Amino acid sequence: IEIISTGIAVGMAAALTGFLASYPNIFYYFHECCRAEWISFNKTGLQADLESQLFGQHIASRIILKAVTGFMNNNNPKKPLVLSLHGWTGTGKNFVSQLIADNIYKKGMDSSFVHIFTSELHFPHASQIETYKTQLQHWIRGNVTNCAHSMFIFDEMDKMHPGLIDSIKPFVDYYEKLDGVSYRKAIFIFLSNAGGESITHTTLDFWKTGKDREELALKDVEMSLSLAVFNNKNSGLWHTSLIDKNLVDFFVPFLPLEYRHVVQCAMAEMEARGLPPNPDLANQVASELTYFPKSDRVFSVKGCKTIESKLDYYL
Ligand SMILES: Nc1ncnc2c1ncn2[C@@H]1O[C@H](COP(=O)(O)OP(=O)(O)OP(=O)(O)O)[C@@H](O)[C@H]1O
Repeated sequence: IEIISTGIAVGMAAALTGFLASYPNIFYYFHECCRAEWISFNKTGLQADLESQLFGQHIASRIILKAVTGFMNNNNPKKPLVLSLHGWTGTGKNFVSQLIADNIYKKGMDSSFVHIFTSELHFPHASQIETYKTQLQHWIRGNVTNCAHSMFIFDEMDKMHPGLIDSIKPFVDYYEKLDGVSYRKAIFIFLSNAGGESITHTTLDFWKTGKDREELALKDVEMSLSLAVFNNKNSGLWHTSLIDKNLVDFFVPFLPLEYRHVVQCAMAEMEARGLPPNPDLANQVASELTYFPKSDRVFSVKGCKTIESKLDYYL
């Protein structure tokens, strides 16, 4: 019996190998790999997601759609795409990275070609900076060798050691190849709260004029953002070679969220859970949050961050 079952197993394995050799695409169909079946940019999808799911971020929405579309439609980019997203906590920086990933990789954030680093989790000890540098460079090189269309997200960039930021520089520069590897099709996304306060000041001043928030333009926040990021020794990005050499393609400001956006987040969360829309509940959840400045109570202190748990409480 043992001989027969071993024979059957060997036979099946041989048949499977033969089958995969004849129909290799079947293998790629089931197993994620660096091919168009798994990686292809959906501009319409990204546009629709940004319009319907990202609330209160008209400036970020526009820049991201243009930047990602331009890059993904260019067959011969001269450097990887580098986006630096800035803003107050809970305003959608991680969320937007997810929307980008969803519209490039079939498996979205679960794709093995999307890599997330968080300063405090992956690089916690300043004393081990040299080890982190080697590991990080090794990781980036290995993954881009495996798939040119890799995406690297660095969260809490403002808490990252400037030396470590500098170690990324060769990969995001204009080199055609480094040790035989081209990094030009990769995407790097940096997330940070640096500049969040100055973006908030500008948005508050604008709010006080009584104008429509949508009229706030990139040029209105650009100056305060760049001053806060580049001239602030605590911003992490301060005086790094990424800034000095102009290697960041787009600085993207995220505006602080107002009460009405928090209501939208609560409604979206209900929909995501398959619950019937309940504006009263959404208002109740939104009014539980804290708003600032104290005098006007305009912006949510935590953005949309605690909506999920607040909703759990009421359900
Ligand atoms: N502008 C927004 N539109 C829609 N949903 C949002 C928005 N901002 C935040 N959210 C919701 O709140 C959750 C938390 O937001 P997210 O993690 O993107 O914030 P963040 O800006 O990255 O914050 P932090 O700086 O603290 O990391 C998201 O998963 C999303 O569900």
